[in-house]
Amino acid sequence: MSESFTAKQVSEHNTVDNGLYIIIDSGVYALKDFVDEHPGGAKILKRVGGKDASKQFWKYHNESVLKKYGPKLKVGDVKEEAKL
Ligand code: HEM
Repeated sequence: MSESFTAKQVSEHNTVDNGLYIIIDSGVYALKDFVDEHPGGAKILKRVGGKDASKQFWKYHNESVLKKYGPKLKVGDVKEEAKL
């Protein structure tokens, strides 16, 4: 599934109840069902809900994490003109 989102639309999914979307690079990931299994903890993910977390993501993970979990968690991309 690949939908197009504006950054504003992503920002509206900022809690577990509404999907907990985060942006990594230009991809949009829905972490609602992943928060409780995140090895780095749920709290840190909830803190970046609705936001661009690329900087934080690349600080703690490498490409292999995105390769493994991306297909399961990715729901779309941020529209070009909406990039922050
Ligand atoms: C698609 C989103 C994410 C996925 C699939 C994911 C997955 C993982 C995985 C598999 C690990 C275990 C360590 C490893 O295998 O490298 C981990 C650890 C961690 N993650 Fe994430 N993560 C995501 C987003 C984030 C974000 C946005 C943050 C910060 C805001 C974060 C912070 C951390 C931290 C602090 C650790 C622990 C690192 C350590 O113990 O050295 N993660 N994550």
